Amino acid sequence: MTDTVLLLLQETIQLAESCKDRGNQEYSKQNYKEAISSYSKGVVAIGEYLQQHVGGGGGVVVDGEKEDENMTRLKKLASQLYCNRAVSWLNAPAQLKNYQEALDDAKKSISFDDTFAKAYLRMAESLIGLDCYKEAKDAYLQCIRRIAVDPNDKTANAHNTLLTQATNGLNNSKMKMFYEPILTEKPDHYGKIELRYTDEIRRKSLFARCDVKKGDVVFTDTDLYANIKSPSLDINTYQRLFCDHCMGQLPKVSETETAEKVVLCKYGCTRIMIGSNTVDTTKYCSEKCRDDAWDEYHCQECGSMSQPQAGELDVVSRVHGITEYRKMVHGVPTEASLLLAERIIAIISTKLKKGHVKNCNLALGKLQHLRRDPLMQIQKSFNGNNLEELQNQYKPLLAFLKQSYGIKLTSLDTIQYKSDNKILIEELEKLFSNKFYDEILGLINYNSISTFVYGEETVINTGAKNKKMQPKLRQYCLGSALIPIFACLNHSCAPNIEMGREQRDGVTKAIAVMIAKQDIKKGQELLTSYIDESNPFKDRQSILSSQYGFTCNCNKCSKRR
Ligand SMILES: C[S@@+](CC[C@H](N)C(=O)[O-])C[C@H]1O[C@@H](n2cnc3c(N)ncnc32)[C@H](O)[C@@H]1O
Repeated sequence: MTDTVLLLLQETIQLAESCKDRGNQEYSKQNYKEAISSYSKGVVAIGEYLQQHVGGGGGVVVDGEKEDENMTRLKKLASQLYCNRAVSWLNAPAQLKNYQEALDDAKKSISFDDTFAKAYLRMAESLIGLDCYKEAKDAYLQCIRRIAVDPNDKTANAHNTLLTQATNGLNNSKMKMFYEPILTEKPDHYGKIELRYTDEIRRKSLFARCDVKKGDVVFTDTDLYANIKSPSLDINTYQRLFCDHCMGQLPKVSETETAEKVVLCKYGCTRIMIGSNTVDTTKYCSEKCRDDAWDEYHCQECGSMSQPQAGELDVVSRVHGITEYRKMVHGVPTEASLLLAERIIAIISTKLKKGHVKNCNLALGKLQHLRRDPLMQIQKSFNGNNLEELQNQYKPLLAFLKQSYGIKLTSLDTIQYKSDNKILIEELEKLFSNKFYDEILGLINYNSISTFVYGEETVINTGAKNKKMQPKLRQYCLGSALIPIFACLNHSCAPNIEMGREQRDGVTKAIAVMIAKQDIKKGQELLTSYIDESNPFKDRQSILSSQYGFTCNCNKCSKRR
């Protein structure tokens, strides 16, 4: 390299440095257009130098060491300039934002320095913007790998910030890979919402994809994993029957055509609720509900003693773990969330048995990504049962379920498997473990909704001697349900969306219709209230922390109102 070329190289470095500094200043003032223009000047200067003296084969080496040092600096600078321009495209306001330009810049940045972790972060963020979630996931992973092996000269703080951003981004891309197909499949239901992973405390949350006016429907969620306490529990009070599958209302008991409108289990089974002494026929609102229920879980729950028919699932048919358990074990749970846990176990075991899925996790379907932290480990009491009691209740259920899979049982603790399918055995082991059950309880605790109906209750007013019995409206818990997208909503004590009243005050069909309580801007987080938000600050904090495991920092709570 001649002295002139070396001088030119050093001048180029100086120019590029000053373009970078100026760009950074403009960027920090959110003047993205100016920042982009400044970074562009820098990359143009470097490009021209390389074109003339390296790409064109120009330089003659006079001082190898100096050239290496300067060239390394030049390449690093080029990488930083492209990376900074990428983040400017990403953060610019809508009219300037350009994910494709950002992606191209991030790739160029990497081509100059493939150890630069931040460039992979920008590449991943651009890919998220372009809806390429799988590619984004790979880029986040590359970024994390680079942070780990090559922390460069970053301060511990900068290093940690980058790691947090990349980890959150990785979770975001994984989550989007799962949820985006669900949301885009039903634009009439979910067209106004998007899901994003925020941070490790709030995790995922729903956001508005467009402006929404007060009173408008924000989204509708129809999928349901539910179990009702008993189809006709307290029938005299409700004057209603409910479909055992979709929780929809069946005709009033007094209506003459009731019998024709109610579809019974094909095998005429009964649901046994030992706790409340109820023995009741399983009822559905339609043949579709009956058949769907059978395919998904009822083949495992059905208590009918009739002979199996052609085409029925082998083994599972007529050895109904849950029913056997209900009949034989004293003190089975009747609490709504434990019944829902039973149903989910039945759904998973049916899918595994039929070979529809490879493992328990996949069998959870749309519930897979919901918060599933173990419950018994962190909460000493769960709905009035202590941990030991609950585990003792679960043990026999597992034993009966194992039996229904042809797993030979010598005692409650010693088991022998008959099946040759190793993977199935492993998954059944997992499914029938206390740990998995605990996670299902967590899933229900953190994400389910109780469905209520109003019914008349006769109460005696003891206040005055001559007062007679007076009927009073009371709210009854019909059962528990998991509604997958609805369960992604985070809480605020000053919520901006709420469930449509017709679903809350009387179940017509188990479907969540979420309505805007106020005008909502595109990009705003959608928040509902998990509790009665009119409660005093301290009571709200206490319920949220003991039941949902978080401290609310919403606007209302931060003012301790
Ligand atoms: C129904 S889930 C909501 C979706 C949840 N963010 C997720 O990623 O699965 C309820 C859980 O979300 C979290 N959460 C909801 N609202 C929150 C808030 N305002 N602050 C912190 N965490 C919250 C808590 O962990 C809570 O148990």
